[in-house]
Amino acid sequence: MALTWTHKDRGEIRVHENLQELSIDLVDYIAEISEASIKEHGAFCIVLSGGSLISLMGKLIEPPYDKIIDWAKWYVFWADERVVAKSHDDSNYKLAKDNLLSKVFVFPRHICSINDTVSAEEAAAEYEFAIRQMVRTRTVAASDNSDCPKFDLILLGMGSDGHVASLFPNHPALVVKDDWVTFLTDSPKPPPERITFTLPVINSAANVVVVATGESKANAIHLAIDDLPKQESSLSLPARLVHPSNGNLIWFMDKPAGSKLDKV
Ligand SMILES: O=C1O[C@H](COP(=O)(O)O)[C@@H](O)[C@H](O)[C@H]1O
Repeated sequence: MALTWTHKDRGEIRVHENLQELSIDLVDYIAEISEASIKEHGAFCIVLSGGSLISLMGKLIEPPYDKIIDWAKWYVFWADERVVAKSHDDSNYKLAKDNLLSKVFVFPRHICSINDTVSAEEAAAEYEFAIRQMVRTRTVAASDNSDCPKFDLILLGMGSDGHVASLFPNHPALVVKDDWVTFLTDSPKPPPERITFTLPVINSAANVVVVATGESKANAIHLAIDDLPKQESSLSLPARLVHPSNGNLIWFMDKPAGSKLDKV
């Protein structure tokens, strides 16, 4: 059984016995937010990440989820993307397409991916423009308290350095406030060219989930969640800056990733 508690300002924390249990809890949660969002405004705007997250979502293509989810109402976005061809193994789009989107009934026109034929800077600008259009037509909700979209659910992975989306420790992209999407040409983790949602967009979502598994993430999880001495800068740990201003934050992890949490 998962160990679950709510931290006074870091959201809800769920430490699972194993990956199987985590994966079931994660897809149950996605199905629940999908249903609630569709009931509330007729669509589900979900933001994916790359990495290990996608395999943990694998049960979505199995019964009962494949049948109970109203896939035709899904609109799919990415929190970050590597600026490579969509057929490239580094592409977050390809990862989601091969393992999830090609196996369910999401309309291709509801999938909002980047233009992979232009520079990182142009891809970021085009992606932001496309999302602005969708906010204008109210496919994506607008935030009540910021000039940002309010996605129904943003799913983030976390690297062992504490990066989320393509927001890396001490990188200038972390402090971008005026753009929804920014770009990098010097990502510390390859490939170097990427686009990413900025923190204001992540923190304007209705629901944000951070998923982390494995012992290599235990220290970053501790630094992201536990109470720390004031002098420790959160710029060195992007995951600590995930703090939805008017939404829910849930951390899904397995035991090894949660092993350094004060409470564990
Ligand atoms: O490079 C990236 O890494 C993170 C974390 O990946 P993981 O395999 O350690 O879970 C991922 O969330 C992000 O989307 C991706 O571009």
